[in-house]
Amino acid sequence: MTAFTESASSRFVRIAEDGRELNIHYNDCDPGNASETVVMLHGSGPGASGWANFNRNIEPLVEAGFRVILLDCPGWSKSDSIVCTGSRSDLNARILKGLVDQLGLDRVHLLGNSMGGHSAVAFALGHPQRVGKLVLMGGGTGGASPFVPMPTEGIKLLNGLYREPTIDNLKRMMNVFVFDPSDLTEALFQARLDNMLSRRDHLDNFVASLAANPRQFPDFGPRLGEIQARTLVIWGRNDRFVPMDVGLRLIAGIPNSELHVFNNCGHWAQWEHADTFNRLVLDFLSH
Ligand SMILES: O=C(O)/C=C/C(=O)/C=C/C=C(\O)C(=O)O
Repeated sequence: MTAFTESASSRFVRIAEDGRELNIHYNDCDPGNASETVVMLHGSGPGASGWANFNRNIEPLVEAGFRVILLDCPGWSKSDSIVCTGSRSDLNARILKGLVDQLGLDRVHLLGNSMGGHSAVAFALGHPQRVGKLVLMGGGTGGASPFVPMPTEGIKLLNGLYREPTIDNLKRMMNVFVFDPSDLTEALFQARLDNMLSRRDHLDNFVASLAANPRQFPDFGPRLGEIQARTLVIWGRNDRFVPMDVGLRLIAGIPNSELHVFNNCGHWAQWEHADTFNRLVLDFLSH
């Protein structure tokens, strides 16, 4: 099977949101005969995109017969920019609903990273009949950690990078992002910096959104018991952005859930432990 590329799988869709038509970008890795679809939702870091977050995870799922869709949320990558003054998790869930409706997908599995996890939970709460299984990685509900000072050191660095998008601030953030920064290459830093600087409007609008509403990701804790979808929660024990106790809160709240913790792993389990992560997700989605 030929590997999908970002440019060959790149698509746009127009989705109505609060009186506007947003141009929303996504990548569609469709092997052509898939009976099930996984939508991957990226995190909220500057320069993030579906492709940047999940490029190590697409191929194994496609080879196993899944259609993989990577949604770029409004405010990231090639999607239109937006100032979000309410719940960003719910905004992303509305955009996801628009996308699956337009693609005619009745039911999808969701794999969300950090903000993407919060957004997957918002979608599952709003449209339970449209969700197959959930994979929540380093996110799934907002709210404070009872154990770790918040905002966490990672989120402080992330917000600082939005305000001052320099290579030094990017390296400072990425250094605590992963457990072992020696895996981060100059090429990765440069690609991420280019992504960030190509859309200054996204950076400015993220800062404006935070000023208007510092709680972009509401705490869905009290509603987690409503989620009926089977849920796999994945966390890095060394996550310095969204601490591991949030994962424990998720499995305490979601009835049909299980947790896998990677040791020696930061906020990017899907990248740092890609092979094991892919096997875990594939096994979970296939049985
Ligand atoms: O503040 C939160 O709860 C969520 C934070 C994130 O979503 C951070 C994610 C960062 C990335 O995944 C990235 O690639 O930058």
